[in-house]
Amino acid sequence: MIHMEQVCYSYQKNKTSILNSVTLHENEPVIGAIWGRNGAGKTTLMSLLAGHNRPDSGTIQIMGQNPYNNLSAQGHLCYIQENHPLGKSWTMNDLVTIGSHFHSQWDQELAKRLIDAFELPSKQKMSKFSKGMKTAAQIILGLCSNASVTIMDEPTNGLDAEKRKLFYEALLETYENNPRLILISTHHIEEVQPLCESLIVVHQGKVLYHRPMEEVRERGVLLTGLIQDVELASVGTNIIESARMGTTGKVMIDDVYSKEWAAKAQLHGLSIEKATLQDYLVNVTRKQEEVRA
Ligand SMILES: Nc1ncnc2c1ncn2[C@@H]1O[C@H](COP(=O)(O)OP(=O)(O)OP(=O)(O)O)[C@@H](O)[C@H]1O
Repeated sequence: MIHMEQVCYSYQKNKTSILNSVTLHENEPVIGAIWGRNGAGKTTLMSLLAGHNRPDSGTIQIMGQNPYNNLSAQGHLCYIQENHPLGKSWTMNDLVTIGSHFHSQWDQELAKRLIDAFELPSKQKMSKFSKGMKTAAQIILGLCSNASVTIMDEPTNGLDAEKRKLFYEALLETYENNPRLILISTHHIEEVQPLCESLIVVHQGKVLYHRPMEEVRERGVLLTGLIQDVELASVGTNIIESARMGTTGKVMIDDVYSKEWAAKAQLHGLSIEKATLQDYLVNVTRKQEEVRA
């Protein structure tokens, strides 16, 4: 479905590469999350996949075709940028007409239901929409396109909790009806992770991870207790965060949170918790920086 092979990209000629030899393959229909800290290169990666930019070197294929300047490849794609440039005078009615014109598998019934659910007026100009309403309009375009490869850059930006829930429900519904590749970049990884089968972590212009979500969501062991007990229990492990306060120590270990860890913590008189995925990923990327420094 998507193939990126050793792609390098810089916004200006002879300037430092923003993406450095990125290789990424996704052959199965999945919902995948793209996570990375600010400035990591997520948007750059997505815009290259969508054919909006041309790589300086390396190759990109979407459904077997180079997406750059290629109408045939664009027919398989729907790329929803953050702050998608929706026409100033467009209404939701126009968006639906344009969406159905560009996307051969357009889901008109879902579009109607989502316009109602997101409480969007059909005839009002979108330039008068609030931020959340514009985001909802973009979501409708992305989900109803039914494109074989749908890429959405921070699609929940500006949505309140209820509307985010609506989006997640609609995402699952449309994916179950028509499994395809849907990539979503997000800073709300805790919310999105239950829906995703795959996780791509972008860090400093590279794909640091591309793994099944189920493998990653189980990682991150937090131990707290007396410093010497914490140190004893964590000998030989990969510590990705540590903190001390008085005689108390706390570490996060890059390992699977398991029954074995629970038993070990009890043996050493320590308390144990599963780290949140967000904290785990922040620490994994920080640790990567320390290794490189
Ligand atoms: N149009 C541009 N011209 C020059 N540099 C750019 C441009 N767009 C992005 N960059 C730079 O490329 C790097 C990666 O930016 P990018 O927007 O891809 O990151 P991101 O992971 O999407 O970040 P965020 O989470 O903050 O949206 C940053 O250093 C940014 O300054």
